Amino acid sequence: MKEYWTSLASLLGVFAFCQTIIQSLFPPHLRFLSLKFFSHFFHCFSSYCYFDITEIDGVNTNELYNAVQLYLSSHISVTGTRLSLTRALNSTAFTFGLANNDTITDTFNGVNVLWEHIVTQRQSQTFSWRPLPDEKRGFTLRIKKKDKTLILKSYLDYIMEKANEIRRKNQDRLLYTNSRGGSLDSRGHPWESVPFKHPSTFDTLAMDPLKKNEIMEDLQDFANGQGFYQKTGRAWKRGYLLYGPPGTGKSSMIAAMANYLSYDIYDLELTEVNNNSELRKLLMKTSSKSIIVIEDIDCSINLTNRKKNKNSGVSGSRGYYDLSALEVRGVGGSEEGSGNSITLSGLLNFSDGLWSCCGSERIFVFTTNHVEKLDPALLRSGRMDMHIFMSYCSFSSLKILLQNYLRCEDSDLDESVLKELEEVVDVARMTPADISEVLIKNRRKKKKAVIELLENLKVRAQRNENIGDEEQEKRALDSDSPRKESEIEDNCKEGKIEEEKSD
Ligand SMILES: Nc1ncnc2c1ncn2[C@@H]1O[C@H](COP(=O)(O)OP(=O)(O)OP(=O)(O)O)[C@@H](O)[C@H]1O
Ligand SMILES: [Mg+2]
Repeated sequence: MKEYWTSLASLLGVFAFCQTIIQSLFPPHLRFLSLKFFSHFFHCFSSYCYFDITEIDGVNTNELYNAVQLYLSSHISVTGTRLSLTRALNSTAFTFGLANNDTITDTFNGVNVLWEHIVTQRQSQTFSWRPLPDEKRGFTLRIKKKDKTLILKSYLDYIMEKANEIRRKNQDRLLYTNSRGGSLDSRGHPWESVPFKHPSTFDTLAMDPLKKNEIMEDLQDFANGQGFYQKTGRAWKRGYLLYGPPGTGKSSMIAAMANYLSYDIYDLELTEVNNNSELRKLLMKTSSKSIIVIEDIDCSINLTNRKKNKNSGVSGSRGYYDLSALEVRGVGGSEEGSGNSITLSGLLNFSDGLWSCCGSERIFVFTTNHVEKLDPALLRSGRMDMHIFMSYCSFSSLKILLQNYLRCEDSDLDESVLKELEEVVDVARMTPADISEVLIKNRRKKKKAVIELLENLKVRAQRNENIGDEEQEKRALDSDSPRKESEIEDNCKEGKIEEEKSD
């Protein structure tokens, strides 16, 4: 060991000596070249090799830089003496970092390596497609030449894996949005993020316990299913379609899914995306272990604006003839031939087609209040793996809400009250959101809350029954009267559409 340090010191001494000679002998314009030559010369004889990992690679952010920073932060928090400390906006976790030009050693599979963090001022920019940060940051990894082939790849893979693990464990999960449109930030990201702190969990979610368990198991199987997906040759992704009236918990379900699996959420606002290639870029910049959400898909995709592809005809052989023209409403997206449009086929291609394998362990969730308005292509089997109906509040859901808001168990309520609740809750067709409102209002007075809820449920149930009676009467009257020609025609059309759909 002593020998090693002596030889290193003498090598550095020689290098410093050469530097002095160069500075005194060579004119300034030749100094840089000669220094470069000598450093190259020394590197040839050095037993080390060096790898620079810069923060920005061309115009893109270097994922490896972020991973190394995170990985080292978990090491140096214990061992370092001089550290830079950061805390992201609204985040609860502190991140330790190496200060400028500081070094740290690490050991992997018995091999010692050295990391140095280098920060330099960026030279004034002449022209750039996007503004770059003022500082140029990077890590330099030093490994002995003889160990390079032995560990380099596995070490870097290990760092990436560890960094992801640390990110999930330490960092608050993130909610990303593309609300900035297609523009990129200074680090080349099209997504903006905020810490995701939604408190909804599967425990607080009011829905049928059996259905809930089924979804939880499905999610767990998916998260643990790397081997299965590899073996069966399927892309490691899963799609859920959540549908149901407003206020039945679709968004709460997404939050619960993210909290359950510790995944980030990408909230994709389709109206902010101008075309398919922008959509592809956005989706390519999503990370694994994430949920990509498109809320109210029926409002994002303009189903009324279908154009028929004349070339392929109605029964186009690949079946996506009509999807190519489903355009996105909003910014410049609805004009025919404007070029500024994204298509449902573009979207499905990413969630379903060849592009779906770019990135793994991702869940797609689409939500809608009007499942009947969706294109059959989206509902076709195999597209969305699970269709989940979020329904009005049932008795079992009601019990969960009573527990959530009032800490009220079955045993805390009179049997007669429980029975009454059970009798009216289904007929009342109140959403969990409506019921939550009533309970929150009186959350300090349990009894009052339950009584008021029961009254509300009874009023709604009565109203629904009246409406039901009226409708029945109307139908009876209609059936007595002769069918009008136009009505018959409408029914025929409906039949035709059904036929087309089944094709
Ligand atoms: N199933 C549920 N379990 C628990 N709370 C619920 C449920 N459904 C709704 N809520 C409550 O109602 C509020 C609104 O619910 P949420 O936003 O999840 O409904 P949604 O189905 O997404 O509605 P929309 O279709 O309007 O987007 C939530 O903040 C939550 O407190
Ligand atoms: Mg919602």
